[in-house]
Amino acid sequence: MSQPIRLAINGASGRMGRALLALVREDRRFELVHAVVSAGSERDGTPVFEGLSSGLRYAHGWEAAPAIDVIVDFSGPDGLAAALAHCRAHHIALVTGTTGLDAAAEAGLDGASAELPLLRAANFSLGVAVLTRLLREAAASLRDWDLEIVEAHHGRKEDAPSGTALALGHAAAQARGTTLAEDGVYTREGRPGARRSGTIGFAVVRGGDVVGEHTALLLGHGERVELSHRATDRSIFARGALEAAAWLAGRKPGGYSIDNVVQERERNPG
Ligand SMILES: NC(=O)C1=CN([C@@H]2O[C@H](COP(=O)(O)OP(=O)(O)OC[C@H]3O[C@@H](n4cnc5c(N)ncnc54)[C@H](OP(=O)(O)O)[C@@H]3O)[C@@H](O)[C@H]2O)C=CC1
Ligand SMILES: O=C(O)C1=N[C@H](C(=O)O)C[C@H](O)C1
Repeated sequence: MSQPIRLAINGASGRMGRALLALVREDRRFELVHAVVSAGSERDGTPVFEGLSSGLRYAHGWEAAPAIDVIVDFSGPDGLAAALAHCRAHHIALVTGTTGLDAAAEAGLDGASAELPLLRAANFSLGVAVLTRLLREAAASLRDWDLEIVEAHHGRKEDAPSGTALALGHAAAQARGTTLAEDGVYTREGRPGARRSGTIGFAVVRGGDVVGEHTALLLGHGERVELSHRATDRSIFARGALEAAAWLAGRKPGGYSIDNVVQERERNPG
């Protein structure tokens, strides 16, 4: 058997970090060599896997990191920036699912993809990959229908609209020959007036322990189409991110997406 992929997890103590650790522990494709938390995290320096002899402990940065093949990041804008700097310095492949980035951080990722293999996805679930394709087709076919995207997440989520909602909006806008910069509508309050035709509206729900729900509403006259996805278990994102990491390891530099992984799986099922 070939050597396992040397994996690091950034944001290892978070909701996604914990879901990743639960899978990696059993996954022989990977050897977990580094698990990063923020400076000041209560996990810093504590064992990653209680009761296992590996001895790996959470670390609060990259200074003492060993050799790594792929970093999987679900942290936040600051955590991602630090991981990206380490990837650039050591030519390490990066898989990131962090959302809510500003334009400068987006540009930094685009620039880095010229130097290293970098795979980004706002949503690592297979269902959302297929939903995006369906929405492209529906948005183009029902070009004159009003389009609204509604998302719901747990109350701890920090960014809005979700990365997935924005990615769905971008896909639909592109299918209609426009952009969200031109036609996205993110707030309605007071008397915003009648809906401008051709816009793409976003609505956000936050609360409880909702894992992630997205619905694209295509609203016609006397009829409507609703395309929905509901995630009920965070492990689907973690599994998708690990598939992406296994796919990305050893690839040439470039910007990749979850579609590359899904399409290859469709070409070579099993
Ligand atoms: N693409 C996808 O499929 C998905 C994307 N996401 C996205 O992933 C991100 C994380 O989500 P989630 O796990 O729910 O969030 P959490 O807040 O639960 O986890 C983030 C973790 O990152 C750690 N962290 C904070 N700053 C740093 C830093 N500078 N370096 C390293 N680690 C840091 C924090 O832990 P501590 O304070 O202990 O260090 C925290 O626990 C969000 O942007 C979310 O939108 C989430 C689910 C799916
Ligand atoms: O923060 C989350 O939880 C999630 N974030 C991603 C997003 O912003 O789209 C993906 C998923 O919906 C869960």
